[in-house]
Amino acid sequence: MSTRPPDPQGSYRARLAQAAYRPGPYQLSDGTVLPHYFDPFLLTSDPQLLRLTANRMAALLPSDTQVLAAPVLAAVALATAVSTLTDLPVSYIRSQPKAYGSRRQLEGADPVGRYVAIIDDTLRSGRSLLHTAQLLRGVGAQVHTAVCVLDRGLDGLRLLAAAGITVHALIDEPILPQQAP
Ligand SMILES: O=P(O)(O)OC[C@H]1O[C@H](OP(=O)(O)OP(=O)(O)O)[C@H](O)[C@@H]1O
Ligand SMILES: O=C(O)c1cc(=O)[nH]c(=O)[nH]1
Repeated sequence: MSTRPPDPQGSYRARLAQAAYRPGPYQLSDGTVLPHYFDPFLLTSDPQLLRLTANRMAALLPSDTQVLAAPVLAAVALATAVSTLTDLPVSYIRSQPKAYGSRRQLEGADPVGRYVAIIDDTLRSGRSLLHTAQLLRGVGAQVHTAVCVLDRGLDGLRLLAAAGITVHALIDEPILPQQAP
């Protein structure tokens, strides 16, 4: 089950709707076209909204978290902002190993043998988070938690739960630009 901090006035939700919703069409990697969408880069490029978001994400982390993990791209800024509040180090996860230089897929903090919480912006099918969790588990990390900004209310929570991962989301559907005050 998803949990989130109290927000009686829905102020965070309204702020996010105002700042980070865009009219579509927006095509997803599976070909789905959204009529409107949440643009996480409008969140992470807004310092106040980023700080507000990072505070709320930090509050949802289990106390045994030792490392944050950030799949590219939008989650990198989110996780780094949470890191500055919690002093937790961050592992950055490329979509592919770098073809030169470090030749690494995982950069930054070493997740091996540590309790890792994945940070991400949007949960839809859950496939991206599951892929990230499998990569981390494959190198020996303990992954039981993810925290995202928006849960689209599709199958993501169920897919991750079946893999032993609890996803906490700051907000879920429905949320539309016209809901902003
Ligand atoms: O639950 P899912 O169906 O997997 O969808 C959600 C994922 O899709 C987006 O990633 P995208 O590849 O667009 O990444 P980016 O814009 O952050 O690079 C988003 O950042 C989530 O990671
Ligand atoms: O559902 C969305 O709004 C959404 C999904 C996604 O994969 N990426 C994005 O920027 N928005």
